[in-house]
Amino acid sequence: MAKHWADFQYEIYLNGMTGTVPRLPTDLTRLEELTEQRLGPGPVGYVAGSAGDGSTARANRAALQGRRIVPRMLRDVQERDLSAEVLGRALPAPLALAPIGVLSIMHPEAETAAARAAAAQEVPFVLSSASSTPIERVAEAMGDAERWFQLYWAKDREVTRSFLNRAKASGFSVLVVTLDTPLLAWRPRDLDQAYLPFLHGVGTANYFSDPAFQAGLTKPVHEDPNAAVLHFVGMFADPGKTWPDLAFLRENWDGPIVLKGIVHPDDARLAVDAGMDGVVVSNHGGRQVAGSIAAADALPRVAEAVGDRLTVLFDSGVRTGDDVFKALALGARAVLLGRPYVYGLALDGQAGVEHVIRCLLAEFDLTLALSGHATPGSLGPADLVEQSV
Ligand SMILES: Cc1cc2nc3c(=O)[nH]c(=O)nc-3n(C[C@H](O)[C@H](O)[C@H](O)COP(=O)(O)O)c2cc1C
Ligand SMILES: O=C(O)C(=O)c1ccccc1
Repeated sequence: MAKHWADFQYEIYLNGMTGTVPRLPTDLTRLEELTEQRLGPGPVGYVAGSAGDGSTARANRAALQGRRIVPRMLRDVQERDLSAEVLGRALPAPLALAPIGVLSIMHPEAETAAARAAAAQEVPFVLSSASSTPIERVAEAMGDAERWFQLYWAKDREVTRSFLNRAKASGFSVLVVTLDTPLLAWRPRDLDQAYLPFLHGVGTANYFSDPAFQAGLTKPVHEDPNAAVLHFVGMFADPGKTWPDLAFLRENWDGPIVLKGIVHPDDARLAVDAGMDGVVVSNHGGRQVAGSIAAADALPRVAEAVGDRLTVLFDSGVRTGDDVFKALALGARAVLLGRPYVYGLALDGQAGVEHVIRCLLAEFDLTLALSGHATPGSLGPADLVEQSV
């Protein structure tokens, strides 16, 4: 049975009859400012900050806002079904939570709370390699709910192999390989605070708990944590990797593999050649290449280049239900939600993340209906016009 996401709207009004209003705003674009007031400058700068002067993050928003929906009338939108088949999985909506590292700087329950929220709402949770909670503990918190694993592809092959095995053993079904972060970009908000969570041993849980990682240390982590941090910094990413290296991942992962951070159509074609199953069109929320193409501008070109050969997912700048509509109309099969869920977590733990998911999907459901669509499958470029804002 299709989930009725828009019922959340009615539920909120009904609660109002007993004087209850939502604990967090229902306009999700307001969450960033509230989080800025709540968290310390280090953590909030880390989440809200971007590369360079922040222009790429702004461009992500502008590219979505510059496309406007052209609603159609009298098309029977009474019974709607938001479900989507994504990478062979039947999802109740075209949405997953994006991989976000170091969530313990946002809330003490960190990834566990976010993963529980995703499970409760039946939205896949993509766990970051750089999580503050180990793979196995996140899996325990999720029961048999849909979970995907994001790989930061380490220099050390054995660590990568071990991560893949741990993720498989813990029931993670899809591998999301992030390619746009072989180095951390110039991020002034973090630099000005001299704030990098990993140097304080936050976001290293999967590494410090890993036998292959531990094998590279001369002393156990607890005896020499600084040496462990330095070892992590040296092997965390590998700027020397090239396309043929993907064969190693293909050999060591049985399920779907998705490359995250693709914005050039030729790279999407190379992903097809490498036997990949999907791409995430993303510029990492504007946190990596300052001045890069906005993710929503890259999306139609990538979608056109790959046709049906790859599953195209999208993130970077999604804040509202109409953003989800626009991303799907531009060629995405589903979207990943980034910062807004982290703000929900920071402000109200698991309940905050559930609030964010429910608001986003209720608004998307209503946008779909009011624009004349009963399913996401009927969206296409003809539902949008380009218009400067
Ligand atoms: C605080 C923070 C940490 C992130 N950590 C990761 C990560 O560990 N792995 C990854 O692939 N992407 C990471 N991302 C990028 C997100 O997966 C996603 O691409 C981005 O948040 C989308 O942009 P938006 O949040 O502006 O919508 C991170 C983003 C933020 C804001
Ligand atoms: O901060 C990020 O954007 C990010 O992707 C990251 C990089 C290294 C570790 C954790 C997250």
